Amino acid sequence: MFLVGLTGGIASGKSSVLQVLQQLGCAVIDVDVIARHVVQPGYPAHRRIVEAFGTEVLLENGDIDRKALGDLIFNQPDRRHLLNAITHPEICREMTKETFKYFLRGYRYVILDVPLLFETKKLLKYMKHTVVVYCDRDTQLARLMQRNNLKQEDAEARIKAQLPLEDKARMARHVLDNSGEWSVTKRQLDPQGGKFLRGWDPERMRPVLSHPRSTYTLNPDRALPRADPCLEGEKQPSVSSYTFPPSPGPSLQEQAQNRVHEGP
Ligand SMILES: CC(C)(COP(=O)(O)OP(=O)(O)OC[C@H]1O[C@@H](n2cnc3c(N)ncnc32)[C@H](O)[C@@H]1O)[C@@H](O)C(=O)NCCC(=O)NCCS
Ligand SMILES: Nc1ncnc2c1ncn2[C@@H]1O[C@H](COP(=O)(O)OP(=O)(O)OP(=O)(O)O)[C@@H](O)[C@H]1O
Repeated sequence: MFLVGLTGGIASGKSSVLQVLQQLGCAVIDVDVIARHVVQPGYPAHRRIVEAFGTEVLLENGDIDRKALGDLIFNQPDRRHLLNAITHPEICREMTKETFKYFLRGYRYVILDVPLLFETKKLLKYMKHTVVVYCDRDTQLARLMQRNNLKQEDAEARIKAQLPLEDKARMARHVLDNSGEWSVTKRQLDPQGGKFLRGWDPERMRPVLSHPRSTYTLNPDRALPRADPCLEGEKQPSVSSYTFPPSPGPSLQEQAQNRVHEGP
């Protein structure tokens, strides 16, 4: 199995791109969704956030007040590092579980939207490809202010909390420019002729089963096809026509993204 690290700057368009990839049938994991999941009341990270930041970062119903916590951490690097130290190990554990679920379902590629991929660097060594969703600084600022209803100085603080997007674009293997109209970006993801990745064909990112042929020699009628683990390889039959392994149901990502995301 191969991992594709999708990253970018705040509000550069990662989630919008990820949603299209999901609609095309790719296995996707949005780390921001996981980050929201692991700080729910009752989870260890929730308790540790309250211990570290006090009850002023809680809403009346006990949920984390994301606006209040964001205002604190985006303006104070030491508090941001503290929040990262609390949440990142939990996020990483959950992300590994979600990736493994896709592995069990026969996917050869999983696309991970990791906003801080180049800041933390920890996951870089596991990525077969890295893709930066880029947009120019003015566009990023305008989209962030509009989406989050932020004043310019607050939006600038959020942008400054990350590496400059130009630097990330230099570090990535592929860059998807999302500075212009959404239709232009979407064209780059088109299954026919889109330039998202070299040899881009979402069909090849769909599941196949990879089992040694010998496992099934007792009953040749039930033999499963062997996987070709390469993007440029032959197309494989879909996993949906086989009964093993059983599907563990929709992933955390699928449940969350079906519920919340509406696209640009
Ligand atoms: C600070 C929080 C409460 C703000 O919540 P909010 O709902 O306003 O934003 P959301 O979670 O949707 O994040 C939006 C974007 O902010 C940026 N961002 C989030 N956390 C950080 C951080 N610690 N450092 C730099 N940028 C960050 C990312 O680009 C992310 O995509 C939240 O982002 C959080 O809990 N962050 C810590 C976990 C984390 O590092 N998440 C990023 C992915 S690992
Ligand atoms: N090409 C585009 N044209 C116009 N609006 C866009 C375009 N791409 C994204 N947007 C809008 O910009 C905002 C940011 O996009 P999106 O949420 O996908 O970014 P993101 O990188 O996932 O953000 P974050 O880092 O905060 O999670 C959203 O309101 C989205 O609808």
